[in-house]
Amino acid sequence: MAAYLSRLHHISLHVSNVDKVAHELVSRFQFNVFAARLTDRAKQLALRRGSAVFVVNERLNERQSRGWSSVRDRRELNCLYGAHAHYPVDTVSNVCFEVEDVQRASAELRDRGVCEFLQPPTEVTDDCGRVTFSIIRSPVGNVCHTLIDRSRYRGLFLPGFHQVQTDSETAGHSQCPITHFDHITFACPRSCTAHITRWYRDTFGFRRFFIDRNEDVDEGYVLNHNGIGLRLTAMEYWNSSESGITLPFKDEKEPDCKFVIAESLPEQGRNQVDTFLDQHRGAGIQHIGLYTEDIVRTAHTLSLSGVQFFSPPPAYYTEVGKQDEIVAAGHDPHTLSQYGILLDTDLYTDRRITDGQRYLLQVFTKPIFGEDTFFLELIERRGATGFGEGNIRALWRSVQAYMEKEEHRETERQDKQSTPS
Ligand SMILES: O=C(O)C(=O)Cc1ccc(O)cc1
Ligand SMILES: [Fe+2]
Repeated sequence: MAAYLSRLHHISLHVSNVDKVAHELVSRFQFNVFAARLTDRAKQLALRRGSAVFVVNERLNERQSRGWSSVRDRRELNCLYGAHAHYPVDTVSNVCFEVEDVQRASAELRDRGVCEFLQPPTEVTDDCGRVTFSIIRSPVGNVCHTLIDRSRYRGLFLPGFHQVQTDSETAGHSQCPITHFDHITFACPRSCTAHITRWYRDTFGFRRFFIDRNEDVDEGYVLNHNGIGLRLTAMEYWNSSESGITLPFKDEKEPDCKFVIAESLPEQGRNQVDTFLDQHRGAGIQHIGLYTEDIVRTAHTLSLSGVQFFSPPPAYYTEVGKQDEIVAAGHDPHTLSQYGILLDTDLYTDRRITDGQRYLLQVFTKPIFGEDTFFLELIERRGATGFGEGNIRALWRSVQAYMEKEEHRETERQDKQSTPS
């Protein structure tokens, strides 16, 4: 039996400069720091926007730390609730789920032999109660999952963290209505998808869902022409009550967690998934979709605070079909073009805007870290549950153009350095 998950609790980032990344999430993405943990060996900040919680972790090196002696100290002082392994570049690596009973879930997974444990069930307590957690490795690169039971904890976040007064200057919900994590997308090498989907099915009970009506159960959604070489496979998790996350649009429900696997296909040449795999030094979390109730207002707020978005070619907004689609959905092509927002009807349910009002809007940020790896996405769903083919193509092209420009810049920089003056 698969381990029963209650809900996604938080997502962890492991970075070389926690203050820099937290500042970016606060000043640009309007997250609020609400809890912190500082020890000799680690600095951990918890940030929130709606129910989307990031924990940003930095392991302090020996120079920064004030000295520790025993092995016991060393274990205790690492990033609590995260895996201890050092990673060479900034990375988003832990998706933490709440479970009802960590001991039982861990024992079941161990008995079935499908999981490698990075941390056996461990109890942490403070004045507000106790939590139990364990950590398992995912088959996706450096990704791991903390399973946590906080039902016996009354504190604000997790034991070991203290409350941080929230900065009231950040924009309120009305300017930046991000409510939760919509989906998490993995970048994976060739031929890994089947193994990953099987693992998530057997371990947690994730189920496949189809991005496109014509998608093959085994092949996934394959885009393999006109320069795009991509296999997308999506899976979703509903907890057993099937209550899901309530969306504002027509009281529709969304699953408790959605993963998308992006696998690069070789025929069309080197692409953005390959770039991620190179620069990230392996498979991992490529982007996270943040759900917003109003993408235009959110993109406006974030762009004023300095967030940069990918834009499709200007022709995207003037193509007759696309322009009609945007106007029919009640949006203004010029406004969407200001922020690079893409609009697509839900091809899988195939209910056109005019009769079903089913569409989705997406916009993608430039990479967040020093490398061309992880980025964020804003997504507003108007009844559409999947991902639009048009948006995927437009995103692919704009990321591809950006990466080619970056690589060209890097070659020029290297050429200049090697030319004697
Ligand atoms: O469209 C989305 O939001 C996805 O998550 C699908 C996707 C995944 C990876 C890419 O490099 C491009 C598109
Ligand atoms: Fe996405």
